[in-house]
Amino acid sequence: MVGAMANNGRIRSASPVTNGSKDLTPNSAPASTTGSEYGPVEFTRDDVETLLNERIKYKSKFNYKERCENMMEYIKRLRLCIRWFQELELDYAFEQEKLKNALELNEKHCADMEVSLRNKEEELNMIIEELRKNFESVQVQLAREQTEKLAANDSLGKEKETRLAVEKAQAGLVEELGKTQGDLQTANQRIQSVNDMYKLLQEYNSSLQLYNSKLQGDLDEAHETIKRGEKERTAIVENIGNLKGQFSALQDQLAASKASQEDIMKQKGELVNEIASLKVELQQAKEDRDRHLVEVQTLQTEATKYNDFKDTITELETTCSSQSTQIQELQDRLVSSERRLQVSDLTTFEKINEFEDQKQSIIDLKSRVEEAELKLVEGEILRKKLHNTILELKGNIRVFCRVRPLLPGENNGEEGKTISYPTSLEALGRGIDLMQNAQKHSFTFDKVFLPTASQQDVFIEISQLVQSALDGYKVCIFAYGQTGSGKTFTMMGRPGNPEEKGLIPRCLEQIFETRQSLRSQGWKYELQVSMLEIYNETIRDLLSTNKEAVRTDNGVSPQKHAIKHDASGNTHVAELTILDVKSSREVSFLLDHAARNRSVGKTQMNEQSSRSHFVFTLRISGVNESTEQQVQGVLNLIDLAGSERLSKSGSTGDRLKETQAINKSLSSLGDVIFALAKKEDHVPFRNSKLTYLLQPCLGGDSKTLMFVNIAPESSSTGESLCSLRFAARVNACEIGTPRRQTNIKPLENRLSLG
Ligand SMILES: Nc1ncnc2c1ncn2[C@@H]1O[C@H](COP(=O)(O)OP(=O)(O)OP(=O)(O)O)[C@@H](O)[C@H]1O
Repeated sequence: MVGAMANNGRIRSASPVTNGSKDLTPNSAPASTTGSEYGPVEFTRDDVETLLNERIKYKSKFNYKERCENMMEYIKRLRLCIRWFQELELDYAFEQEKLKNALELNEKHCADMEVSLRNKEEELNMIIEELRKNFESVQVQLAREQTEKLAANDSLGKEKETRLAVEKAQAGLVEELGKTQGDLQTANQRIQSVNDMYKLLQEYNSSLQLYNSKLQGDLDEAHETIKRGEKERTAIVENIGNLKGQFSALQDQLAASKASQEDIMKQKGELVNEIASLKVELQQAKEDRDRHLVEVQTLQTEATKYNDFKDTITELETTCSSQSTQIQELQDRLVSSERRLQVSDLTTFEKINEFEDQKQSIIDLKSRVEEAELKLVEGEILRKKLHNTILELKGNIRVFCRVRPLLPGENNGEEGKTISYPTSLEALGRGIDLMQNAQKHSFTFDKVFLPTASQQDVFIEISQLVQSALDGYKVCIFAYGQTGSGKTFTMMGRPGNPEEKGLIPRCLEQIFETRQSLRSQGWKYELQVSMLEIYNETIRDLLSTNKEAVRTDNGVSPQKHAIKHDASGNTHVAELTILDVKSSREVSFLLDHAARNRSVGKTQMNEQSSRSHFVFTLRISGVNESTEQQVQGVLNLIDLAGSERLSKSGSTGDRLKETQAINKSLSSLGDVIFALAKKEDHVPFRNSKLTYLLQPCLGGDSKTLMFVNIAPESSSTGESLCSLRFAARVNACEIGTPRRQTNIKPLENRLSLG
């Protein structure tokens, strides 16, 4: 309200009446009057301010009546003002309502307007868009038309040039025509002159003819005269001569006339010819003229037409030029496409050729692979044959000697001459010389390994035998030698050092590798392992999980592992654990297990002396699915107990008993070998568990290799000599022909040593 007042300066009632603020002062207004009595009043801001700030002054402070009246008057005025305010407020509310309605209406109108404006805007936008598009298309068209115009201008220019050229040509033709017309006139003149000449000649000819006819007449007259003269001759003898002279003169004159007539005739012929040729020329010139005239007319007609159809021609030329451009482009594209096609044809052709070549080479390669496979199979068969022949030629029992290096604290005698190796050609790598009491003992074996030989060097030499086991042979490799000479090192190696792996782990690695590689040739192998020891003439199962069964207090297994040989030469050991193996790692694990179960003891010669014969047996059963071949091989790897003499071993008690048992079985081994070599009727296989167990291997059915291990120190010379002598006797033996076992038998029935 105050804002409204402030804005308006004055506050108005709905129906303004008189007055000013002065009328409303308490003094000017009657005491009993009310607002309604005063009628509608109008207040200004100042009035209201004055009314509100009014301080009533009293004559007497205690004239309450007066005070009361004044107060009443003041209150009345205040009421009046308040009512006015209320009315004004009502007015304002009404006005406000009206304004609100108007505002709403306006807002609605505005919203409608806004909507319609938006619609209009959209429409306009669309129109603008369309116009833009139109503008763009017009621009494009304009550009196109400008291009066309340019092209038309170009073509017009060209046309002008052409026209100029044509006009030039026309001018040239007109000139030529003028020339021709000049020529024609000249020709006409010449014709005229020739005609005149011809007339003259004709006249001359006619005159000549006249003259000739006259001469003829003269001649006739002369003849008549002659006749008359002859008639008169007789009469006129004296005039005859004259007449004869006259006659001859007349004759000469006639001849000359005739000659001139001929010349004239000749000239006439020439002239006739010339006239004829001139006529032809004239005709030609006429024809040329006519032709040129026709050409000129045609050109003039064409020029007229050309002018008439210039626009059409322009258009047509434009189209034509664009089409020719398109044609040119198309031709270019066609040419390039053709080129590409040619290139691709060439490439395709080359590729086809290449493909054919490759196909052919694949076929060739396939046939070569097939041939190679066939050759491989044949080669494999041949290899086996040759290998076995070689082994047979070498003898069934072969002996390798291995001298171990000196161990710390050992010596090789004075000047190191206890053991030496001959360097002669025939003994190189095969001979060994042992000095004892200044006496040299020389031995030759299939191979002598020097102390420097590594485990791998040794294994390479026996790997062929391992292959034989896979080929279905019984193979037996054993290490013989005194205690501490390196038998266990050779067979088992030193644990924890891969470089020093012994023959047994290396053999197994080779077998597993070969098994894998032979798969491609259709071979499938099953492998079974057993490990036992012969301790004090008792067989002990080293793979048994029952510890009690392996080791008892007195070292004797409670189980009786009875040995049996069947008719096929297979050995069965009762109650022996035989395990299927799939990898060399599995076998290593089993070897460790067996090594822990072995009977070892301390001797004077070895801290960890093997007090038993260790027999590792691998049964190999192979089937070839493609050739349906079946093989059963056996690989026996034996670490014999030390062969030292009792005195040397320093054994007493149990050790003595062990040594005695060892020696007994080893001497039995010797006995068997020598009996076989001598082909004795009785071979004492049963004299020891070892020989009885190895009977099929020693009995000529298998391939046997003996390692004789030698300790190099001088103190072992005696033992070494014994070992070498034993080995030399074995090496001299021939104990039969190895036989390959290829018959098919179920694997579970072959739980034996071979
Ligand atoms: N070629 C060699 N190279 C290095 N050390 C060897 C070699 N041969 C044997 N030895 C070592 O000589 C020692 C005796 O070897 P090993 O135990 O193999 O003899 P052994 O013939 O098996 O004896 P025993 O019959 O008493 O069991 C071992 O310490 C072994 O490591």
